[in-house]
Amino acid sequence: MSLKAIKYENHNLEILDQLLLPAQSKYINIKGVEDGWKAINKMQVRGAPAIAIVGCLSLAIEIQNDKVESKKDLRQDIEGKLNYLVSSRPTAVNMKKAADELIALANQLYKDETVTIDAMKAKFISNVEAMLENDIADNKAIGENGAKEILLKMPGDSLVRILTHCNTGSLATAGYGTALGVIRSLHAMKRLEHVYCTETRPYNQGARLTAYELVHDKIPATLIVDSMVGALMKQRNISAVVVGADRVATNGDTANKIGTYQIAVLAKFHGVPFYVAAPFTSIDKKISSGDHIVIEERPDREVTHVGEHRIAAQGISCWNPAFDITPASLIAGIITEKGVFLPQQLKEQFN
Ligand SMILES: CSC[C@@H](O)[C@@H](O)C(=O)COP(=O)(O)O
Repeated sequence: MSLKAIKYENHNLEILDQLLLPAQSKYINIKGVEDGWKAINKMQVRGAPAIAIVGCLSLAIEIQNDKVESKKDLRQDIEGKLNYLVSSRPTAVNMKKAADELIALANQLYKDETVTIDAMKAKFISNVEAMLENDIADNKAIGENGAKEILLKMPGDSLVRILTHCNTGSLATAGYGTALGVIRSLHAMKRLEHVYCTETRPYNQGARLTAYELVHDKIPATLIVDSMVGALMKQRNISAVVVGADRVATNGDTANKIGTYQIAVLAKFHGVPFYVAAPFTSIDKKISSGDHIVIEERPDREVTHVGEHRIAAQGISCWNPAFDITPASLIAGIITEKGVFLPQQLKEQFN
């Protein structure tokens, strides 16, 4: 059985609290936008697609129970709350894109006089609910496209060794995952020899979440700390690196978990192809390069502590950017649900 980070049934939303994993599997109930905002901001749910889905579902729940009496108030409510949800974490584009699309939908339903307030609510909610299924379908296509691309470059039936960073699996999406989806597909095709996952300091998404998913799915895997990537590439003949994305600019520059950039530099040095796996919902067609991406900075405590345990000397100051930008020139391909693109081919997808 695959892991489910988001459970949504009969207008009831529960998320697996990722702050407690892997020690505890506990679901928490999200009753509305305020709960959604807090869960995203505290990183009880994280990963670009999952952030958008949980944010939008938290609003769908609120609208289901909302007593607003006019379409005008409903439209205003939707816009205000979506913009509030976007402010929960700034780097991943998925929530912002979903908000823009849903605001446009609300405007259109508001203007259409044949649509009643109940029909407006129902249409809005069903659009949000579709995000869950669409995301899983997209991830499966990404998995297949990515596996084929990587295998194209391998001789005969040889097996591959993949390195990944952060968590891009079922816990970061509606299910299956993006970069971890590619790994799942390679494993299903019996072409994966081994996967290496980084610990992903400071929040340890790799050690806590990716390792948990890999063990759960019985995929052959080894955990390394972030500073071992150079040694790994030198000694263990890595076939490809596959990571996810929080925002991809139209020139292919990619924001992803802090540490991604240094892995891409090392991959270039060692001649290992470096891939970004991401759905089109993670591509920001409004920005031409990574220079326009806002990088979230998180509290010092994530650096000074592991869980409740302080590891850093008292009094030291910290810098804790949650993401970095990998320049397009270091990326061999962007694996999407629509195919694999060279970074320079992305722009034409939006013409
Ligand atoms: C499919 S998840 C893609 C990205 O969101 C992922 O690689 C990542 O960087 C997650 O960062 P996080 O800070 O855990 O939300």
